[in-house]
Amino acid sequence: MKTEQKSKLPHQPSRSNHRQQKKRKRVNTQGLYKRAIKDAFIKLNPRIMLKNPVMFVVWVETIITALLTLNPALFGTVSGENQRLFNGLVTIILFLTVLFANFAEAVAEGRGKAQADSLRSTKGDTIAHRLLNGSTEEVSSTELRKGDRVKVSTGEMIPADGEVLEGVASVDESAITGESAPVLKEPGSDVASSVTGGTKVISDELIIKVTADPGKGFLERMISLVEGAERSKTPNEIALTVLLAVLTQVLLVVVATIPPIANYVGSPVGIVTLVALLVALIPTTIGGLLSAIGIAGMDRVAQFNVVATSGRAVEACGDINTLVLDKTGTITLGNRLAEEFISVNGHSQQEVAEIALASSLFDNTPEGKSIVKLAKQLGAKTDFRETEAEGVEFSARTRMSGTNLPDGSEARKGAVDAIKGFVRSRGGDFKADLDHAYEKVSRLGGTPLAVALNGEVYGVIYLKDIIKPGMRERFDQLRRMGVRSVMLTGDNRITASVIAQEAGVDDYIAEATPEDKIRVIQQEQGKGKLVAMTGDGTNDAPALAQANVGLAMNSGTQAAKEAANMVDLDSDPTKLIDLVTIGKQLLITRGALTTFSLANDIAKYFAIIPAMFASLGLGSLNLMGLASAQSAILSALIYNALIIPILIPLALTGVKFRPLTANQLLQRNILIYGLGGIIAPFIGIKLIDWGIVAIGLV
Ligand SMILES: Nc1ncnc2c1ncn2[C@@H]1O[C@H](COP(=O)(O)OP(=O)(O)OP(=O)(O)O)[C@@H](O)[C@H]1O
Ligand SMILES: [K+]
Ligand SMILES: [Mg+2]
Repeated sequence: MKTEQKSKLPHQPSRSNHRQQKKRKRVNTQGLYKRAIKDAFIKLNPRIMLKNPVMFVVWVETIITALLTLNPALFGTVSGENQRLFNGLVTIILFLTVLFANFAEAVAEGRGKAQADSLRSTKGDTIAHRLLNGSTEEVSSTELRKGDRVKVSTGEMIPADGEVLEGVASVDESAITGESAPVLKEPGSDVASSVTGGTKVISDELIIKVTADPGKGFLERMISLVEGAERSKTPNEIALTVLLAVLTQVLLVVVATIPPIANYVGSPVGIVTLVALLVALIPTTIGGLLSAIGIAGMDRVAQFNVVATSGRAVEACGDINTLVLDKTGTITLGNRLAEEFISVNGHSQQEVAEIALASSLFDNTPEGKSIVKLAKQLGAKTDFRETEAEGVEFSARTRMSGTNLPDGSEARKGAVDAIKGFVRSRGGDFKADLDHAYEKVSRLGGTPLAVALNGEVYGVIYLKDIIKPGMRERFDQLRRMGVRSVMLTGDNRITASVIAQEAGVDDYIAEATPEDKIRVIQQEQGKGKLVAMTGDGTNDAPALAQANVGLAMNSGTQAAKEAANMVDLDSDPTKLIDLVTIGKQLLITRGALTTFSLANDIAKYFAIIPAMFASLGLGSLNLMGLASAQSAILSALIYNALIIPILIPLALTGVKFRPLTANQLLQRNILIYGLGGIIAPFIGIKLIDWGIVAIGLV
């Protein structure tokens, strides 16, 4: 739960992140399209096509019309003069429809593949210096196993994921995070000690314990993720695919009932016309774009420098009802620095500074270091030998830290009620001025730490923290999307309420222990809510696993990263807010294009049916006034094919997103994509019909 890295990593405003990402993600678009065209052909393999039932039907029909082009009388149909040309044109258009759909998916996958290639190029085999009781041996990084110890010196690549055992060094993690500023790594602290294979030591030397077997490291996992190897359909996507397949079957039956009726009324229809009708009616637009929409959603997350372990995780972001955030480092800047020592109980400020210093000598947290700094500035010194003293580490459970001095005294600092408990247990007591100081600091939104030596309280340290700019707007935005925010903090009630009020979260829980985090998540889930949370510590891991969306910080511990289903490479916990937006946008894009696709098909029906029965003198049904039966069918099919590539950009970037509730969004979508979907084909098909007549195609 401690957020040590924050004082070490330069604070990265998200604007510069975006610039960074742009630079890193700029892929050769020409190469990307070339590759996508090639992949579109590879995807014609029937076994791959089967995964997409709607397009599979189109593919089968393409083969049927191709056969009918070669031999128009294959199924005994009577053929007109132009039958072969017409059949050939239909075949080409259907083939292009399939190809466009494959292309959409291939383009969506392309960025991930390019990114995977560049990640792979950073990997390669490296020579590792493995330590074996005193001596070192050179081995290939692929021979390393969990538990091995290796030495990595300046300029060398870290050969595997691991924990720092010894040494302090700066590491260039840009291969993974895209961030060029080096990161300080050192042993001990929960988060600064984890290193990733493929990153580079740029100064000094580290001794590392390997924590991942070869091929199982973070970089390899990332490669297979961005490449889509582990991409499986999400539950929503499966549901929609099934729905589209059922709809296709129903329409197949409907179209199959046409020939007997047509024969009965004395206006027989050819097979190619029926095929055309079926293709026009089945939801080819959404069928062709569905998987691209999902892949693009994951890619948008990747562009935010977040690695998602599955499309399911990205989608889950869009369904989140409750967002659980911690205070320090997420809502506030997190570099809580000692601002002031307030003396109580008749002590002097100098005395408070001295006990504060003594209690912080072994405290490696940013808070601890800043206390040492302020105390020394005030001229505080210790009068014992540090080597003979013993540190008592901070833990989120005890909410205290300190030092056992050589003479047997105990210097402690920590949350005020924790210190009160400590003082009482040592037979001491405290006066009202402790509570005054505590309240004064808390009302400023600061964290008060009481300082005590044995049974006596000396004063209060004011740790100042600042709410990140723009938090209120972000929580407002979330509220408009129907997402409730809950702040969980180990800090006291007053501080928590002040920060909660100022930041504009909906609810807060103060004095929370690590167990409380997981309990809050379970409670929310018990009410049927989907919960997201961020965290970085090992003690966050259970809660990250329990949450529907767990976002771990890349700077966090291995345990946290493994438990979470997303890892933020920039270690910016507020990104969860952006992820909710991306997830919602993904769901909305899918909904909008489904609406558009179905609405389109209704319009196409009006183009083809009148044309089919033109010989019956149903001219009045020919609402669009299309030139001929054949041109009507070709126009509808050309429109049907072209709409797929036209909508690829929208499928990839997502529909424009506004923070509205689900209901408002639904209304808006039905209006734009439903109504637009009915009107667009009338215009499009009419224009194409004109064109066909103009060039005298049929
Ligand atoms: N280095 C430290 N030494 C002693 N006490 C500390 C130290 N750091 C924090 N504390 C006290 O322990 C409490 C709990 O810390 P913890 O990290 O669990 O929560 P937090 O950082 O205050 O809040 P959040 O959970 O929002 O990050 C703090 O509110 C503070 O009172
Ligand atoms: K269609
Ligand atoms: Mg904390």
